[in-house]
Amino acid sequence: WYLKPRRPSPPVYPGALPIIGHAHRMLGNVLQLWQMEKEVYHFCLENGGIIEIQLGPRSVYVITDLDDCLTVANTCLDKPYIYDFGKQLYDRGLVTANALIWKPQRKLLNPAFNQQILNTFVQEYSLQAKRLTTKLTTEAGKDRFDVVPYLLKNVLGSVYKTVIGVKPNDHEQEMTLKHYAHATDKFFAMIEDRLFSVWLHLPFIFNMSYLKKKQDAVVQFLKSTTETIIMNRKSERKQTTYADSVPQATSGYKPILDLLLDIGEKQVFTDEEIREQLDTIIGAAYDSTTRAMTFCLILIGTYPKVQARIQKELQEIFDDPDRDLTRHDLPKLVYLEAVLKETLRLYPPVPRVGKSSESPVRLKHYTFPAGTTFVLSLYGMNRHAVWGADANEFNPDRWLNPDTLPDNPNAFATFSIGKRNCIGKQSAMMSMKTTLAYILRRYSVTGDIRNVQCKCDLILKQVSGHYIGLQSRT
Ligand code: HEM
Repeated sequence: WYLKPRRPSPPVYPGALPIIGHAHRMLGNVLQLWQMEKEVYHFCLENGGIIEIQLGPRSVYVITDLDDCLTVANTCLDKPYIYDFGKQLYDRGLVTANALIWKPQRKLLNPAFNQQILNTFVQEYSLQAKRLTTKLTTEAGKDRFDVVPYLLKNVLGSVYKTVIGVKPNDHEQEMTLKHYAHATDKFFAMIEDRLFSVWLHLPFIFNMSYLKKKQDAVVQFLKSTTETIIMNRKSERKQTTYADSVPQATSGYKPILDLLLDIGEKQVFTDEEIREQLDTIIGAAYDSTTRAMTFCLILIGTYPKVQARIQKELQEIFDDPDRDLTRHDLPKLVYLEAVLKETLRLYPPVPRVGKSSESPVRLKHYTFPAGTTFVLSLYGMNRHAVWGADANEFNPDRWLNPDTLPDNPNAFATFSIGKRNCIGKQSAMMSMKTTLAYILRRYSVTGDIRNVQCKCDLILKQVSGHYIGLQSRT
């Protein structure tokens, strides 16, 4: 046994203890946890691009090597057990579904996110962004403030309109959705609690816990809210023609709920599946987009020259300061897009994704058996050596010239890579560009990224707000 050749295995991250492995490193406050996670990713980058972490009896392989990440992303379409923590609400939704269920569902959902449909959403993104800039007047000229609640409301407004199709001035539904947003936050916080309490990973302990009781109540509320929305929408569709029932239809867009109900009428989706997909899309969209825009505003506030260039670009595109942004303006916002992408590269809202292998996986230097758990470090890929010596620096200019970008298209991994990447990537970019353009046309931003402390539960976020100040430009 001793002399038998062993299959080569990746280096183990230092600090593993007998029996518990690296589990003791998961103790500490949220700041320490993200710090330690970053250290793991940098260690991986410096030690061949794949390392082993031991969580009690389980081995998890962290990868930053771009080719190995792509192999895993395309061959391991299942998710590890940690994703099951969200299944009580999302179940067959795209993020948590197992590979067999995911494949046909993704095929059906792809058309709902095609460019033509997204183009019809821009008017709504514009409307929401305009409202946001008006609300921000109360903060202009004052000290630094917390922009997150403002952006959150803006993102939720856009998501609810484009995904569910909330009617204008439907205050009752708006209130319900406000409660829905709070409940989603609570649900995420509970998943986070379970994630960092290793003993609660065991279903039989979790099922007896107080956390499970609390989670049941929140999930019940979330499910019933979305079910009622779907039921009401279905009966509206029966009673009226589409154009009569959805006032926004005049602006030319059909909310994703209606697209799913169209598919459902062909008996492909059950109401429960539609509910799971809607809850998933809303959950996946709102915090990631909010936090990305917050990081972007802080960075713009930190670099006055970058801000001046954005404002020059905006002035050239919008000669009339009151003109509304249309979809034709979005491709012209070249520098703003470079700044946004550079923000997303350095501060990816989802810094890692988990993958689980259904069959043996052969990577460049190692082969793994079926059932292996991998973590693709999107944070690490975004700072890989292929980005050059300034990989850790904020340099939006790199996006303006293809020669200064890595040849490997998977080096920018913020929206994940491979077949199971983010379905909402385009809509996220379009809505964020629209919102940032409105804010920066009206305000100058001050901020300092060096003051920002980060934590990471499911999403990478600022620990607290009060990181930016706004001054009116008029
Ligand atoms: C800055 C904003 C966003 C970022 C950084 C982001 C990032 C990601 C990442 C990394 C994944 C893979 C997750 C995993 O495998 O665990 C993902 C999946 C997903 N995202 Fe996004 N996302 C963003 C915005 C959105 C928006 C706006 C929507 C919807 C409108 C959306 C819907 C989804 C869905 C449904 C999935 C699951 C895809 C699948 O497994 O087929 N995301 N996103």
